[in-house]
Amino acid sequence: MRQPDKKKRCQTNEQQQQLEEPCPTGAFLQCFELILPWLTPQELANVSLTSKCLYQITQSITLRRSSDASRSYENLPIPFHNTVDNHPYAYFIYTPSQILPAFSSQFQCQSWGSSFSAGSNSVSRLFLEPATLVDDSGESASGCDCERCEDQVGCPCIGLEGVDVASECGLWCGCGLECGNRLTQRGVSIRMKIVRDRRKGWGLYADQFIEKGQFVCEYAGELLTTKEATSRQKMYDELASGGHFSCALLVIREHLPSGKACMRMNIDATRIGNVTRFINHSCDGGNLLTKLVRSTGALLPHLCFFSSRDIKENEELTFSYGEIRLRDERCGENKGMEGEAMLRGRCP
Ligand SMILES: C[S@@+](CC[C@H](N)C(=O)[O-])C[C@H]1O[C@@H](n2cnc3c(N)ncnc32)[C@H](O)[C@@H]1O
Repeated sequence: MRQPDKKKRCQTNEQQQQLEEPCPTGAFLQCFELILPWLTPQELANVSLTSKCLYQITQSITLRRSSDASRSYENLPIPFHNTVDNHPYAYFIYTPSQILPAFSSQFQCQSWGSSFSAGSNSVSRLFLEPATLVDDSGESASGCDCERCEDQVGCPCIGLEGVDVASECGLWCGCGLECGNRLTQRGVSIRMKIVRDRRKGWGLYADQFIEKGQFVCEYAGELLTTKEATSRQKMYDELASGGHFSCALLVIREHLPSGKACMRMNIDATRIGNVTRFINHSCDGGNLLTKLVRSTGALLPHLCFFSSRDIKENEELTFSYGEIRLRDERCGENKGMEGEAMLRGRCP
């Protein structure tokens, strides 16, 4: 039988010793609990090898991460479920609403899985409204002063822009977040889960029955200029050619009422996004539809998902990515919703 060489034996003893060191308590433990949640999965895995105690702490962080992808930014936890391989969760930076690049550069990392942070991430969604319209005098466009915005006749913020773009009360309206005409501003109010599939990777699933027409979630991520989106797409294409990379860069074109011009929005949820970044493509249109929703006074609309039919509990939530380059590979023939929304597939 081969004997391990002396050097190897020494290293093994040293590692053994580290693994058996007593666990820190009190302030030390608190320090670890505060610092470790900032680490990436790879960094966390490296730390977990250094001592038995750190292994235990990293395990509990992993458990907390997999129990809520939203890091308490949403009203309900959105857990990961994986029975096909050993990925406990997907790593990305969470934002409950779209953000401008000026803010996204501040998000280099985010604490996730701390035992101290539960619930403390709840932020006012109104606060996240990125850019507002101003009138000729440079003042912010004013909102409504309704007593009951649900009243379809009375509130000027309802249905301002016809059927293509829905409108809601905005930052300068007198009503609060509980107003019935702020449906998409309160975040996730439907139970969902993120389930791993061997072929598609992660996917978003309903964890309750969803009635036709219900608001599901906003597509949140970084708002990019077309130049930046084109450059990122090129980078994602290169990364994807190496395999095992999925991007979530969505391009939306809003046709202006004149029909002569169109506004293009690029939302990238690849690095910073919310749970909608897990919605997979469906060749038959899926069970979700997209709608642009603009708050009164806001410059840019938000892209929101609504259920296009009744959805059963445990059903996967999908929509048509539209004009995707891998359409032929996934769907056979062209069944995309040409030009309405485009989410590049595996960025080939
Ligand atoms: C926005 S992400 C969706 C979440 C992704 N499955 C993940 O694991 O992060 C888009 C990527 O998911 C995969 N995908 C989406 N729909 C698919 C489908 N119908 N079949 C296979 N893969 C799909 C592709 O890799 C695509 O680039």
